[in-house]
This record gives sequence, structure tokens and C-alpha cells, in this order.
Amino acid sequence: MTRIGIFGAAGRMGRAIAQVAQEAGLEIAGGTDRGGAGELAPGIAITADPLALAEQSDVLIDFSVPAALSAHLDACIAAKKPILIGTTGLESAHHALIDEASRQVPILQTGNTSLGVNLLAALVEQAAARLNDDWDIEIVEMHHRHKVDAPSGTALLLGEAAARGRGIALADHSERGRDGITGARARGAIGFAALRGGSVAGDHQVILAAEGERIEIGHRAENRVIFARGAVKGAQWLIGQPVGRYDMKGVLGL
Ligand SMILES: NC(=O)C1=CN([C@@H]2O[C@H](COP(=O)(O)OP(=O)(O)OC[C@H]3O[C@@H](n4cnc5c(N)ncnc54)[C@H](OP(=O)(O)O)[C@@H]3O)[C@@H](O)[C@H]2O)C=CC1
Ligand SMILES: O=C(O)C1=N[C@H](C(=O)O)C[C@H](O)C1
Repeated sequence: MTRIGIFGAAGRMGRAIAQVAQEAGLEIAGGTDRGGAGELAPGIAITADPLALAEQSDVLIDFSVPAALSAHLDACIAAKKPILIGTTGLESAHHALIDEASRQVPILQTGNTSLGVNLLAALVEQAAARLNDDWDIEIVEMHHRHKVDAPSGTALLLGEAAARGRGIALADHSERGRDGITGARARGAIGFAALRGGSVAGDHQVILAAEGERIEIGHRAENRVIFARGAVKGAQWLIGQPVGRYDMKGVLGL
């Protein structure tokens, strides 16, 4: 039976993943969090030792914090185990670490594990490819009041899809955190806006706006189960993949 280890096990996502995995008949090898104490479920310990967890697991799932990424990658490399990374708020240095580690173990990294969001990204890429930069692209997201990073990983994933469709680099064209006298919108920019409040699991809307008309496509997550299901499916898919870096496209057949 597949043994899943969960980094960030005591968090909102860690607990949702443990529940989905157990309902699917998989074994939870254990979990880590910052404190490293307690139980994830009766008999399933939470520790602060990523290497011990990696050694006991067939695959690791990480929904924790960017600051813990390096230790989690080191543990997976030492134990030669694949890892699915769902943690968001990653910066270019984190992506460089993932690229480097993916030469030694299979790694799936994604800002969103749900089927719906990944299909939305494919649609956004197609729309951006067909419409020229008379069409302004804006990405609006809303999440619960506890979320600590912005824009969301999903908003960035959708921005990357739009940039791919346009044949441009997102880093050179993104407009984030507008405030005050910002000047007019740059032609070809991809804009981001983040709202926070209440218990929203994750809403994303992509707006393509031209003179006189507007296309709006989006996704609303009604709960975290959709992310947990995708994470468990992705982790199972990752076992047996060759060393390399992956996203959800292969898992979902998109
Ligand atoms: N890709 C996707 O589809 C999704 C991604 N996410 C992302 O997943 C991440 C977690 O989200 P969520 O569960 O809501 O957040 P929580 O804050 O509920 O959980 C984060 C967990 O990580 C733990 N943690 C903190 N530091 C460490 C560490 N050094 N080592 C191990 N664990 C640590 C925290 O422990 P402690 O409480 O002790 O600090 C906590 O248990 C976020 O980045 C979020 O954006 C969320 C949903 C879907
Ligand atoms: O923090 C969350 O909750 C979520 N984070 C991910 C993100 O940053 O996009 C995915 C999902 O929207 C929920």
C-alpha cells in the first residue's frame, strides 16, 4: 500500500489531505509541522524530522511554508523519494532549488492541484494566444482571511498560462499591487489584484478586456477537498515517474 508523508501536516491542507488519502485507502506514514508534536490521526505521529518522515514514505506531499522548502527537498533527496509541492508564495530562489533538486528526484510543483483550475489555465492560454494585446488581461483572486501570500499561487499559474499564450515572459509584463498614482496601464501587461476575507476557499477570475467588450472566465473552489484530491492523485502519479520536474498536466491528462 502506498505510504504518504505530509509536510505541514497540522495545517488546513495537511489535515484535508490526510482525510482524503485515508478515505482512498492509502496509508499515512506520518507528518511534520513546525512544532513537531501531536497526532495527525489516532496512531499517526506529527514530528519535526523531515528526513525520518521521508525515509518512512513512498512519496511526500508538501503544503507548508516557503521557508521550509529547502529542508524538505534535502530530506527527499537523501531518502530518494518523490515530492509534490503545493506550497505557494515561492520566489525565484525557491524555483531554482526545485529545478536543482528535480535532477535527483521526481518533483511535481503546482500552485493549484484541482482539475478545474488546471483546465481553466489551458483555456486562458488558448484565449491569450488568439487575442492580441488590444485585450488587457487582469487576474482577480479572493481567499480566506488567513492566507499569507499574494498574489495566490493560482493567480500566478494563470498569469503564466496567459503569458505563454501571448509568447511573453510574465516577469517582464506583470503589474502587481497597484496603489496611488500608478500611471496608465502598460499595453500588454498582465495585472493582478488580491482580495482577502472570511472563509473563501479560493476564487479566481481572468478578465480579458478590450474596447467595448469583455470576456470573463473563472473558477470557484467551494472547499479544500478538491485540492486534497488532486494532491493525492498527483502524488500517486509521481511514484514511478523518472527524475524531473512536473506540473498537473500529466496527472490530469490535459
Ligand atoms: N497548490 C494548491 O492546490 C494549494 C496550495 N495551498 C498552499 O498550501 C500552503 C499551506 O496552506 P494551509 O494548509 O492553508 O496553511 P496552514 O497555515 O493551515 O498550514 C501550514 C502548515 O505548515 C506548517 N509549517 C510551518 N512551518 C513549517 C516547517 N518549518 N516545517 C514543517 N511544517 C511547517 C504549519 O505549522 P504551524 O501551524 O506550527 O506553523 C502548518 O501546519 C500555503 O502556501 C497555501 O497557499 C493551499 C491550498 C491549495
Ligand atoms: O492558501 C490557500 O488557501 C490556497 N492557496 C493556493 C493559491 O495560493 O493559489 C490554492 C488555493 O487557491 C487555496
